[in-house]
Amino acid sequence: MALAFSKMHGIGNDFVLIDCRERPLPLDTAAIRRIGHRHFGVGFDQLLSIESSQDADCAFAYGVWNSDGSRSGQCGNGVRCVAAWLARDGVLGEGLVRLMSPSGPVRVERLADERIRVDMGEPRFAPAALPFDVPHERDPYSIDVVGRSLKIGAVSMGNPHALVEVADIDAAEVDVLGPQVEHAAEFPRGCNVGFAQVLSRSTIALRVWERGVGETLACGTGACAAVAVLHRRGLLDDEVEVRLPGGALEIQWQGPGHPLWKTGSASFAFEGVWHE
Ligand SMILES: N[C@H](CCC[C@H](N)C(=O)O)C(=O)O
Repeated sequence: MALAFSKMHGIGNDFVLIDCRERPLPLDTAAIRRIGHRHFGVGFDQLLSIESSQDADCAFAYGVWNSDGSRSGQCGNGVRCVAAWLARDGVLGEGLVRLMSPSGPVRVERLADERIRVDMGEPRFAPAALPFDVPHERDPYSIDVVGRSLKIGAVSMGNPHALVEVADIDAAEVDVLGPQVEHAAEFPRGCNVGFAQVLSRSTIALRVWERGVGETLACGTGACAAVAVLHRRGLLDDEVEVRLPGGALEIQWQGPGHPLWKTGSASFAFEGVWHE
């Protein structure tokens, strides 16, 4: 089989995109893992399928797989790359365009400066939305990891996120705490784990241990999740710059009852053909 793909990234969070508008993704979990391998394959954080939409209100749909082959309900950096890919193909349309993600519709818009603006929907704090097995919603939660009681925030952006506030982003124990929280019993489907340092009311630094991948250079839904948790704690204004190792994203959120908007770049790296 020869499978054409596009290699893209959103501030260093990298993706393989496959055009599945005419036929379903011809890959099983093992094949996805082979393509995602950094040495034996192409390598990616996520694989994204571009699909025709079954929903009359959505122009297209997309699917999301992590490099370990697991599926996700959302990919914030990835949807910007899907939008840029469709725009390059001349089929995105002008203004706000609805795309169907695995966790429901989002709206995208290509700006004059080529960045992509996305309506990521409303953050959902109810534990069942993640899912997060705790008796009731609260903030912060305390979970036991490596014999310690860790305070976290929890929110869904269509995929599950835990958020740990830190005083020094460079000293955050991402590699130790990330996998422990990702695989904690309270998260039956795992979760992404963000580590955030509040720098001002309009700036945070963030690192993310991604479910099914490990630490990535950026995580779009992670940036949304961090702002949602910290804004609800009263620590942030409505417009925030999120500084990740791979670059910065702009997040706008007016609080509960409002959609959360994310703006950032989408970059093409190369086109290729996978043979197996
Ligand atoms: N690892 C995530 C999916 C990708 C999220 C990230 N790459 C983004 O930009 O939102 C999960 O399993 O929920």
